[in-house]
Amino acid sequence: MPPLFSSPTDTSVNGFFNVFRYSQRALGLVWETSRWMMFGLALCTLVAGVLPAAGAWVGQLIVDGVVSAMETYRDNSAANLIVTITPVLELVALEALIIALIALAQRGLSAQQSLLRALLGQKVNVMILEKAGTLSLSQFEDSELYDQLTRARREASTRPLALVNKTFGLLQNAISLVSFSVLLVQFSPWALLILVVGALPVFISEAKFSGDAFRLFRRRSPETRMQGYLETVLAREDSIKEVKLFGLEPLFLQRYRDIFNRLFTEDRRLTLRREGWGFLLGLLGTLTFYAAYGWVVIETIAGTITLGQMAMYLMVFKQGQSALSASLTAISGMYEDNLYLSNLYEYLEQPTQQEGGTLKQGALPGDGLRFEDVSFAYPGGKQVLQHISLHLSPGQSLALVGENGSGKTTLIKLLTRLYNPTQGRILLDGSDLRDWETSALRKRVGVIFQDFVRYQLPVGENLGVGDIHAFNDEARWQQAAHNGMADSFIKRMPQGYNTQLGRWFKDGQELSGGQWQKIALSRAYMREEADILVLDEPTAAMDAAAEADVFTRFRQHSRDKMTILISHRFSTVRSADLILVIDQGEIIEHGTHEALLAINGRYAHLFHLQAKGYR
Ligand SMILES: Nc1ncnc2c1ncn2[C@@H]1O[C@H](COP(=O)(O)OP(=O)(O)OP(=O)(O)O)[C@@H](O)[C@H]1O
Repeated sequence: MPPLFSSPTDTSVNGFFNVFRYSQRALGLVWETSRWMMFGLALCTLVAGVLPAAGAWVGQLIVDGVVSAMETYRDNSAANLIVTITPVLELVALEALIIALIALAQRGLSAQQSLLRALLGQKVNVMILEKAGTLSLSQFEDSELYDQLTRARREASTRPLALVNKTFGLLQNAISLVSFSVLLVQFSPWALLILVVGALPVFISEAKFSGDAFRLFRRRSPETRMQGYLETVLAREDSIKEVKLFGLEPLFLQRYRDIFNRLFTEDRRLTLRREGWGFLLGLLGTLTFYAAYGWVVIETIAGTITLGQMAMYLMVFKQGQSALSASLTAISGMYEDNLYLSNLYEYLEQPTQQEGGTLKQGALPGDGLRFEDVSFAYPGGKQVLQHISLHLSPGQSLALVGENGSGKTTLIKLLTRLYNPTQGRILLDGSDLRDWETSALRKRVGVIFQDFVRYQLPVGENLGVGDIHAFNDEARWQQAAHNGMADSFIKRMPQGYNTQLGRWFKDGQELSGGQWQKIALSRAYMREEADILVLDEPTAAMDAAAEADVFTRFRQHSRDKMTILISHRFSTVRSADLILVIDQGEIIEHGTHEALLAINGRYAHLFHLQAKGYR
């Protein structure tokens, strides 16, 4: 059995208290979000905390006032009725005022809470997304971090407010409790002790089960993510085509159900245990209340206290008991919220990798690109690139050829500094990429990856993303679309450059694979300042005429630039100044098309194989 009090990292009783360290940060968040509402919450809390005891006290005065008025009236029927009952009626009015004020304070609390919920949810979501923007690609590919991000997004945006609400709720109940205690101690200090002892067991069981619930949530987040993934596959237009044709619905749906059933079994067990123990231990509280009830009744009959005092003590005991158990439940709830927040802050405090240096210009401008004995392995993976050396000068074109998985795209990821080499170095204009300022480096490079993004945005913006400084610049869109050969079909679309693309939003138009590729190509042309252009299989979905056109234009536009082309089509590769044949991460042949044919190696073999296919 897990220890009673434990945080994910600390299993001692200390860990239980340690876990409250995030309460302060949650309060800080609310403070930053809205100071006025924080003050408002504090004020309403104070009012809602103090007034119930005042109400109980006035209640006692009313009962005693009624009893004494009845006696006066019985003893002296000639007494002035108005004079006798006016003080009691005044007390009734005061009680009504107190109740109205409590209602006002509670409304104030709930209004501010719901406004804060929206503001705080937005703030935390923005924090999560901003952090996501600073993570490196390899951090994104780390499934543990991804789990943390998903958990944070799913839960943590509501938790800070929950924590703050509970903190204020606790404060309110604590104030009520103190004021009730002041009244109750006058009856007997023992009554106070009975009150506390009756509520403790429920609290301990709640705290234990909150910890269990959190550990369960944390442990199974991979399964929850799988569930989310299956939902996406089964209900998104980009996968539904294949799911339908292969008849995958029953299979995936069954898997989805199985995961749910497994999770639900655990949930049910925990819920039943939590509620069962809650009920049993709660009985203890009921028992103590009725014991105290009996005691107060006996004291009243014995004449030690008045009828009004009896009514007050019973009310105070009852309300004190519920305030105490609400406080203890709030504490164990805060413990649970803190555990969830610990996940949020663990994510937010992920170290971001050093984002490069400060160079805006290389030590040898015009030197071009050099790979010096570069090797690379993905985190936790085997070596993917080995001892790669190459030099590309401005105006030169390079083509990479190799089997699937040989490491071509990886080489581009290194060149764009999405990853750093594990060995060796890459130089641009004589300076290590790691010393370049990231934005200066990225400005120099225009890339389209095979898996470019099909943004569900208007056509123009789909081009504009290529250069955020010209995101809305229609003249630049048109120029880029012209270079990327997308202008002719864009002009035919219903709203031209403002036509929504994709099927997610109203009036969205879907494009063909080749048309999307032309959009991606045009996007690369948006980067006017880039002098390194990289095309990773840019024409795989295009027809032969379009492909030939693309390369004619590509050569025209990149005359003084460095170009890197990855392609499985030798017709597009053959004109490159330098062709590298990569096999299992190593360069096995290099040279021009003619030179490579002359050595009659792997390149020549693959070239002839493809040529034969066309004959
Ligand atoms: N993000 C990643 N994490 C771990 N391994 C990866 C990752 N991406 C690729 N790999 C592995 O690195 C190797 C090289 O992949 P890469 O994508 O560079 O090949 P490629 O030559 O571009 O292939 P293709 O012609 O199919 O596009 C493969 O064995 C692949 O499994």
